[in-house]
Amino acid sequence: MAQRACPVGLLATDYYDNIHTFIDEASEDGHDFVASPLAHPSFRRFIEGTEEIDAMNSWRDSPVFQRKDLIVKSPKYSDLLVGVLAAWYRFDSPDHELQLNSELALKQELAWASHLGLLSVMLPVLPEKNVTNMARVLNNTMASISYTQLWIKVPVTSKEGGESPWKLWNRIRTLTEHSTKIHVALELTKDLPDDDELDRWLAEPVKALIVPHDVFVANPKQYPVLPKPHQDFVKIVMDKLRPNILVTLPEVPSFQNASPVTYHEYIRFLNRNLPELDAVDSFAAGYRDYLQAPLQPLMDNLDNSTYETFERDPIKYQQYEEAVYRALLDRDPDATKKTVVMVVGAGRGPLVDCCLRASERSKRDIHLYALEKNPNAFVTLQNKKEEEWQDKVELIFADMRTWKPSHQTDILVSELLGSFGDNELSPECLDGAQKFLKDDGISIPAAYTAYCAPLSSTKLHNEVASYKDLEHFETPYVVMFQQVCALADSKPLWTFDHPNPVFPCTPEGNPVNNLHNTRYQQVTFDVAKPMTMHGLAGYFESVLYKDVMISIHPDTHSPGMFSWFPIFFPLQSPVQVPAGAQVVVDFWRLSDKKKIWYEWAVVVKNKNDQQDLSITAIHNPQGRSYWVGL
Ligand SMILES: C[S@@+](CC[C@H](N)C(=O)[O-])C[C@H]1O[C@@H](n2cnc3c(N)ncnc32)[C@H](O)[C@@H]1O
Repeated sequence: MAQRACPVGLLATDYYDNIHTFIDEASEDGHDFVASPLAHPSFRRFIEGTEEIDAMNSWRDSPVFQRKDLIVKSPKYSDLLVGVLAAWYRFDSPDHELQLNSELALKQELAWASHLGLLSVMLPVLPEKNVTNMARVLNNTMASISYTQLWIKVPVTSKEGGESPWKLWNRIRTLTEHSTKIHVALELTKDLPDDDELDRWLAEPVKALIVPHDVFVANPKQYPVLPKPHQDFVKIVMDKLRPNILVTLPEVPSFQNASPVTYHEYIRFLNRNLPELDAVDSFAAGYRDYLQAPLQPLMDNLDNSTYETFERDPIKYQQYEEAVYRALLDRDPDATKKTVVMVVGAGRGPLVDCCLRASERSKRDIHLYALEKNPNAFVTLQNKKEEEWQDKVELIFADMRTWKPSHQTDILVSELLGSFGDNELSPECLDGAQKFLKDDGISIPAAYTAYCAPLSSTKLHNEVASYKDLEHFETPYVVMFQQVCALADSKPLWTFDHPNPVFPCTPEGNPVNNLHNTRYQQVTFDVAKPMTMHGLAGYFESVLYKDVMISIHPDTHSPGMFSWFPIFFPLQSPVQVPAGAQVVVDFWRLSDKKKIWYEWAVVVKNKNDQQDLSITAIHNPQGRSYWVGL
């Protein structure tokens, strides 16, 4: 559970003469950090013109804090401190002086925070409508800050008649080019918006969740607790985003047993009581939002640790065993013959074990072959034959596309699936292998379908952008999604069936070319809420045999199966999708003699008049950035 703990901090809402005492007390009470204003309100005197004009000019020319202007005067405790910037900044003010002074003072405060080595500062100001000048100021000021990160305080609900806070934030992040230095400090309010509106924040860089004292209510014993909807949202955010939780205290205790300790103990209680990690979550803990290049098991040879990792999946092999078991019963209902079973791409042998167990369980006699092209995995297969299988299994070292069998098989078992189904070239490999399947033979899997959904994720976008090149924006990644939000439910793109009924063959039974394995599909998604789209999520669903399935599609995910994470196809430039718009996705699977690759493009349309609102380039034309070798 330790890795799921969120730091809990206290917001100093007053201006303390001795902030160090406040921090000491907060730490003694069990808080992990304190957020405190850096500057004293007296710092405002320049801005309000109460100082001589000369003094103001000299401040503007060389901004130096005087001791009396500062709450945080030294770097002592800077590891426990989040600096809160002045609340009087008005970057959108029609008063040019105030606008200008806000910018200069922000620069001064940020420079001080950076000098102190603060990890984070919070800007408690969000203009009600016009955020454009604020964004320019942030571009200008954050450029020179190398270490300190900025949190912008954003409430979850808008003021009466005001703009949606998410829209304001979305504008700021777009205007600041999705800066990785700017994050959200999301402030809970007494009323919460609907779930869709809240879910959007799960795709945003929420570094802090502010829980003000006035959203707490008293439980029967007069301790502070959160109302149920707030509790649920806090738990989801804790689970998915692991933010810093920042509690504000009332000036006078609101309930009999409300004290700094009882507030943070309650927050920690919620944190401790997150749902237990299931098998998938525990396995995925280290992989959340971590971009991995998809495997190329055809072109490359997988290493031992890769086999070892996916072999830990209990569900995949259980489903395969069930599929082979049912196929054996159907193939030989009276248990009168010997069924030939061939595992192609046997790896280190777990599917061979599945077939042996299925044979034993069904009491059906089998003649079992195991074929593999990875010379290193083949050594493990030989060890297993020597030590366990002996004459129950015949081993073949070959590439299934070119091996010439002496006789054909009843059941062909393979697992060559990637997160998008066909992206590890299962179709191409099985085209070659199906010549050793009898005309009425059974392929396990029988089919697999690729799905996609438009996805919002600032985190994933920033991860890809950090490479600073086009190639990475035209590459799909296998990734365990965490800070993401889908704009709509996923839709199927295409299916591959095995055995493949028809394709032009050479006299040796090999495909003449690979054109039958190319695909093109256009899918349209209706989007209810305004969102920023950063890419596409990809999933697969596979029919192993009849109703025995494996799936990583969110709606049908095989419970407990962790062999595959979803796949993410990024967009080079995020696109804005207004409420009620349509996202039209064009996806291609293309091929030449040496490789296959995907191309993808997005058009956002106005649903009513079908006008184009934005269009991306076609990503990865001709497989220039990413391809899978045949
Ligand atoms: C994803 S692994 C699955 C291994 C094993 N069947 C399992 O489920 O644990 C795919 C295996 O197929 C092998 N493979 C891929 N293409 C092949 C080909 N054309 N001929 C033979 N083996 C192939 C790879 O080397 C790898 O061992």
